[in-house]
Amino acid sequence: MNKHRQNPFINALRGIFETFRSERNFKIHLGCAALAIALGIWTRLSASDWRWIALCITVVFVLELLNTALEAVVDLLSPNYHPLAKKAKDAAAGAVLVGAIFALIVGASVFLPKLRVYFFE
Ligand SMILES: Nc1ncnc2c1ncn2[C@@H]1O[C@H](COP(=O)(O)OP(=O)(O)OP(=O)(O)O)[C@@H](O)[C@H]1O
Repeated sequence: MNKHRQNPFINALRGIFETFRSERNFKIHLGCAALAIALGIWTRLSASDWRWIALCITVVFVLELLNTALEAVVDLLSPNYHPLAKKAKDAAAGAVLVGAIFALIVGASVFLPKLRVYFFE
């Protein structure tokens, strides 16, 4: 296939779609993002809170895509067990976990006060 004829934008969209199709965690994170957006609309978030939620969603998706890319490269280069392959995959999974914890903390600090007012006051 002629590399120069490929549209980089289409390739990028294919990468996102393929990751969604093959990675269970990506689907879970997409579900969480949809829930956060629905909650944000329902609780009428301020513009500044929306920026925090958008940052969290973006960070988690970007890390998940990079993790998937790294996993594919490691599988290509090291189909058999290798301690360096383990180190690379574990570190990439750790990056996703750090991003997800960040998103959880920010999400809780944005939504919990609003939900408390709605349900208990
Ligand atoms: N080639 C390898 N050599 C050594 N350890 C590996 C190798 N491949 C995977 N592992 C270990 O198995 C774990 C799971 O790897 P796997 O490729 O199944 O990713 P995963 O957990 O399915 O990630 P995800 O759910 O994001 O797809 C890695 O974190 C790593 O500890």
